[in-house]
Parts: sequence; structure tokens; C-alpha cells
Amino acid sequence: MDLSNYTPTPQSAFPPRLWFAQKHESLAAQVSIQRPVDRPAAPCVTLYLNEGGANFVFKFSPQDCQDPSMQLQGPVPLLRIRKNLSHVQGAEQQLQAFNEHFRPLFPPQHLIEHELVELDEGAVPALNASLKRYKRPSNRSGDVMAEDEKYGLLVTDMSPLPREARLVQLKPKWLAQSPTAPRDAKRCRTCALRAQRAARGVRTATDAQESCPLALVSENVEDRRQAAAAATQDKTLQVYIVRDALPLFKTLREKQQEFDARGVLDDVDDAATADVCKAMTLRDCTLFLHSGPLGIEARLGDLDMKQPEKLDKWRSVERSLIDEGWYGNAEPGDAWTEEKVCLLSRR
Ligand SMILES: O=P(O)(O)O[C@@H]1[C@@H](OP(=O)(O)O)[C@H](OP(=O)(O)O)[C@H](O)[C@H](OP(=O)(O)O)[C@H]1OP(=O)(O)O
Ligand SMILES: Nc1ncnc2c1ncn2[C@@H]1O[C@H](COP(=O)(O)OP(=O)(O)OP(=O)(O)O)[C@@H](O)[C@H]1O
Repeated sequence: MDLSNYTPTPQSAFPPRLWFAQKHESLAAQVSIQRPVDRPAAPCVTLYLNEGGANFVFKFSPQDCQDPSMQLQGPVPLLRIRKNLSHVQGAEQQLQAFNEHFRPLFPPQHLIEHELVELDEGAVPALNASLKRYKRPSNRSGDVMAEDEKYGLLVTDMSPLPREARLVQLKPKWLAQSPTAPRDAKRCRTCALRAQRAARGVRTATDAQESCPLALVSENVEDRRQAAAAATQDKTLQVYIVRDALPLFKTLREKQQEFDARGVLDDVDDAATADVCKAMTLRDCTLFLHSGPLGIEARLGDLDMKQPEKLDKWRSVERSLIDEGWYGNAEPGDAWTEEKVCLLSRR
């Protein structure tokens, strides 16, 4: 198809077609509504893939084109753009914190790759306009991107190919007990919080897995098998979680402990707070897993640095888990249920 006379469609067009210019020598990657004049760029239909509490994720679908200067090279990344919410950091800060604190901790093949991309005027308004056409989570349907957002991030696309098993997303959560939990605890931090929330009728996606994170790193293979079965029905991925992902989970556990050896109950100085933020980020990241033509790919993502403003929340969660007896499975009588999931109650 000859697209050399391609002209952009108006902002209201659905789905929006944008020009994606990959990083090229000294030029940063760029997404624009007009075809760039200084570099090759591919016209791409840009589709909403999903969103979380902090970011939107879009998928580029390159348009068939014979002109080599209008084709993309290599795997096509996803486009991640922050929501216009005050607590969400900009792409430049997200990337800087990721490069400085998290990239050095893990082998590159186990990380979602991140690269800055410039967003030209017009690109975000077109994407915002397109959001109206999608079915979105009702609690997030008011969220949008800032129309003048200058940067986004390009991230490794972990979506499965058509006819492949579904993408598995697993939050490993707290792989070691909280440093300030009682010594004779019957629940780990993740299981204690799940039990507390259940008593209030609240159930997050992680809670719904009904799995104990300690089992993922247990020396007992049967514990790891149960944890893997709670994460996915895919047998190949289960084997991967039980055996191959173990070193990655162990590194994650080691770093969670290293950055937060004392817990959050005592007053901590700025340096210790910064480390707690790193530990909490590593306790809330996501492992993306899928089996593709080259085997299983497993990459950690969602390593967005937590902010010190959350320290009071973490402190009050810890206080209540201790004081109300959730760690000891000694919660108030009317809320009491026998803990059966946590590894600490099974040993
Ligand atoms: O409090 P937790 O351990 O349940 O973790 C929260 C997550 O809950 P979940 O993993 O689903 O149980 C929670 O995930 P969901 O929004 O429930 O998907 C968030 O990731 C939250 O972090 P933030 O407030 O968005 O920075 C997470 O909060 P923090 O890790 O910052 O405490
Ligand atoms: N690299 C990826 N490959 C495939 N799908 C992805 C990728 N990154 C994100 N997604 C999809 O987009 C969703 C939202 O992305 P993401 O978790 O980055 O948003 P967030 O706002 O940072 O999340 P949170 O609510 O945890 O802060 C994910 O749950 C996942 O379904």
C-alpha cells in the first residue's frame, strides 16, 4: 500500500493514527500527529490496551506500507503514558528512578525495557479523545492524560501472540515477613493484610489469588507448586514459576529485605525512607509471563518508585496488623477465621 501521501486524520478520528518514529542516532523516539520531516516514521493505528491506577497503556498497530522508511524495525513496544493525577510521577522521573535503582538489580532479560518517547502536540489530545470509545473500569473512567504531556515511555510488549496462552501477571508481593511482625506470627504481611481486608469486605486482585508469597520462595517444592497453580492454569508456566523463576524471586526477596531491614514503625531519616520506598516498590511490582515462539519470557514491570508520602499509610497498616492481631491469627472474635493459606500457619 502506498502511504507516501498519508495525511493525519482529525483528532476525533477513531482509532487515532499517529506517526511513530523510533529512536534514531541522536534523535529520541517520537510520537506525532504530523509526519516528522527529519526522520523515518511509521504510521500506526494506536489502540487502548489497558490502564491501571497511574498509567494508560496503548498498542501501536503499524499500517501496511511498502516504503521502508515508513516501517518499524524489530519488536513494537507499547506506549505508556501517565495519568493526569498529582501523585503520579512524570515519565522522565519514572525512567530516572528505574535506571538508577532497579535496572542494576536484575538481568536485562527479566526486566520490562523502558525508553523515553517525545509526545508531539496533538498526540495526547487524539489519544484522550479515543478513550471515550472504550469500555473502561468504572472506577477509572474519569481519568485522562494531561493534554500537554511531553513524554511517555515505550515498554516491552508482553501481550501474548494470537492463539497463545493468555498473558499471566503475577504480583510476588512480600517475599519475606515484615521486619516488625511478631515473631510467632501465623500470617505473613501479605496474608495478614488480605485477612484484614476480607473482614471489611474488601478484596483486591492480589487478595483474590488466595496465595501466600512465602510459598513462591519456599525450599519445599510442593509449596512452590501450589503457589504456581494459584497464579496460572498453564502447566508450562507453572513449571517455569516453580523452577526457573526461583532465582529471580530470591533476588527480589533479598532486595526487599536489604532495603527495609528495620520496618516502618520507628522514625526513619530521609535515606532510610528512600530505601523503604525502594523496598515497597519491589513488594508491589508485577511479573509478566508468557510463552512465545522463543520459549518463556518473564519480565518484571511496574517498578514505579513509591513516594515517601505513603510512609504514614504503611506505618498505620503495620500498626493495625500488629495491634488487631492479624499477624497472629488472633483478630477480634467476630472477625476471626482460621488461617489456611499462609505458609506460616501451615508449618
Ligand atoms: O497495600 P497492598 O500491599 O495491598 O498493595 C497495594 C496494591 O494492592 P494489591 O497488590 O492489589 O493487594 C494496589 O494494587 P491495586 O490498585 O489493588 O491493583 C496498588 O498497587 C497500591 O499501590 P499504589 O497505591 O497504586 O501506589 C499498593 O499499595 P502499596 O504497595 O503502596 O502499599
Ligand atoms: N509491558 C506490558 N505488556 C503487556 N501488557 C501490559 C504491559 N504493561 C502494562 N500492561 C497492561 O496494562 C495494564 C496497566 O498497566 P500498568 O500496570 O503499567 O498501569 P499502572 O497504572 O502503573 O498500574 P498500578 O495500578 O499498579 O499503578 C496492566 O495491568 C497490563 O494489563
